[in-house]
Amino acid sequence: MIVLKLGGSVITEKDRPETLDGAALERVADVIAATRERAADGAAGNLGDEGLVIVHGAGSFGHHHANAHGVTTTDGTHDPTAIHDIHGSMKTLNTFVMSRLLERAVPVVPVHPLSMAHCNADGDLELPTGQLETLLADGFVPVLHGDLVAHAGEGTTVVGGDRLVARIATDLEADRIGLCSTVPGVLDESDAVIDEIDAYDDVADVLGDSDATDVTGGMAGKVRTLLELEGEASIFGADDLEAFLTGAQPGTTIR
Ligand SMILES: Nc1ncnc2c1ncn2[C@@H]1O[C@H](COP(=O)(O)OP(=O)(O)OP(=O)(O)O)[C@@H](O)[C@H]1O
Ligand SMILES: C=C(C)CCOP(=O)(O)O
Repeated sequence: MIVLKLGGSVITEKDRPETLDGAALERVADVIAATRERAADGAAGNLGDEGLVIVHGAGSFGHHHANAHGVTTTDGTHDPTAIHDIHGSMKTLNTFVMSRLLERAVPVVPVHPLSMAHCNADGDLELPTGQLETLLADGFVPVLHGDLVAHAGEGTTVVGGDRLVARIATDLEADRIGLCSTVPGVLDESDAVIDEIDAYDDVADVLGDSDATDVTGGMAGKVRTLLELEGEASIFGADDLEAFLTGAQPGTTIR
């Protein structure tokens, strides 16, 4: 089973509020659909009989609204209007992602974290996976997204797509985990892709926030979350999506 995150920085223009990068989303959808078709026809690659779960990020949709309402992964909101703005923007983006994949006959089904997950007062995430397993067993591709979740004592807080990826991959024992972002991997001080990371401190100096508005911590948050996984995960750019889906390990491997 593969868990793939489509970074918000890939599918939106992250520095322009609520702006889709339509061309990039179409390219990504083309690659996912074509890779599935070729694998189903028996071509080399490992996307054929395995399941695929997609999680997409927020880009200029959720991050913009979360920032405007002062909501983060730890500071929540009890304001229903803020919840509507933030979650609503993610449902809008999810509708775009769904429609581009449906147009290409990828059997996607939306799964909204606000309706299924919650955090306790310590911030521990409870995320049931029964519906994902049931959908996967019947050949569907569940599509989740970074979202708000009910959080004891905080109202609702942000749960990032990276955290959802890590949790789903662990609970469903994913074979492969990939984060497709706008950069070709984690970059060092000379902007060269770092092949492997196994300790945060080794790369802490080069890890930063996102260049755009982002309440979940940019690349630093991504690496920290993935290092907590037992298995390996890849961070790569959109040009390497096909390579990842057909079994390669492009970009940076976090282990
Ligand atoms: N060392 C680094 N290597 C690569 N990117 C870095 C580094 N440090 C900071 N960044 C920033 O991290 C960004 C990627 O993180 P970001 O959270 O924006 O990605 P995403 O997951 O695609 O987006 P979203 O959170 O909206 O889903 C890059 O665009 C870059 O601005
Ligand atoms: C800002 C919201 C609502 C979700 C953030 O998800 P991410 O873009 O995957 O970090």
